Amino acid sequence: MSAKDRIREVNPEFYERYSKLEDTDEFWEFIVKPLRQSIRVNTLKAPLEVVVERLREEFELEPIPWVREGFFINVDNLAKVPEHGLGLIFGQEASSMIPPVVLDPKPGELVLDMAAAPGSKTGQIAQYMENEGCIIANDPKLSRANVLIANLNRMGVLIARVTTRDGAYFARFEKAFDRILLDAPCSSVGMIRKKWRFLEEWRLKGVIKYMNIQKRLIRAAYDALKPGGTLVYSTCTIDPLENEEVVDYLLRKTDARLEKIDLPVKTSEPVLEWEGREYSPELKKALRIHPNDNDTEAFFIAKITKPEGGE
Ligand SMILES: C[S@@+](CC[C@H](N)C(=O)[O-])C[C@H]1O[C@@H](n2cnc3c(N)ncnc32)[C@H](O)[C@@H]1O
Repeated sequence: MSAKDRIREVNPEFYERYSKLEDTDEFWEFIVKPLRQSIRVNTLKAPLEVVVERLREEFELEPIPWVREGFFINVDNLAKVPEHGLGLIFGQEASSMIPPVVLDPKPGELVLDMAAAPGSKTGQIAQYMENEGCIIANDPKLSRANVLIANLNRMGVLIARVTTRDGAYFARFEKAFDRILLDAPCSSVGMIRKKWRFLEEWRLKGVIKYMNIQKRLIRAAYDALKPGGTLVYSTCTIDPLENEEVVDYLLRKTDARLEKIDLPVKTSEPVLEWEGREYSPELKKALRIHPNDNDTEAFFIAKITKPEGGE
């Protein structure tokens, strides 16, 4: 049975909705195909070249084109690799390394990671900040915040303060943060490649629930952003209501601007019309990544800036 037929059988509503985005055999195959293992080398603990040289004695590493520290690796169980336990490498999906690259944080800055657990992106942000400055790593789910703390410890992150608030809480710190990552809770279509249940459990009402949370969080993130600062909005899903709709909402409600993202990554066209809604042509600057574009998880990434002297 083809991937398309399996998907149609398991969740016909899912098939109906996303065949309006793309309906190639390749698209459906990569929605369900198991993911390649990838790692990020943690340069907070050792130089990149040293770790890569050591790993190459045992494994094949294929560089990920859009992140210097990222590699695909031929390993079945990362937990058995000593470098993993030591925090020298971190298992992180290749497309999920893009948002921190786009955020481009600098040493000494104040950064908010609004939905941070389990912390793969917080670790990457700390790496780019060279452990100088401060990251507020927030996640309201206590069990996930515990994993976040454990991961930050293992990665040797010294500049994070972990908080467990609803992300909207940070709106009160008006214009406080140099950079903010909102890697939003979402319907996780991109994660079907890891967990089949995301396909079985997908419902449109879940998409709408997430969209409302995302709009609330992106508005709060923008309030907390300094004029001249950068906000990156990302999800690992393909639904336009959780992606273009949310960013379009921010563009309509505030003076936010979108910046072009220039990375060596294949993308699909952002959606500018969906179910009778029209979105700003500015959204062409966002990255919409379908799983078949680069054989990764699906991702959506928008780089938003607040003008100097902005609201
Ligand atoms: C996509 S995951 C984040 C992944 C993380 N950034 C990483 O790279 O490891 C989304 C997170 O949002 C958190 N979350 C859910 N509701 C939230 C809210 N109201 N405010 C902030 N975070 C929330 C979830 O607990 C979940 O850990």
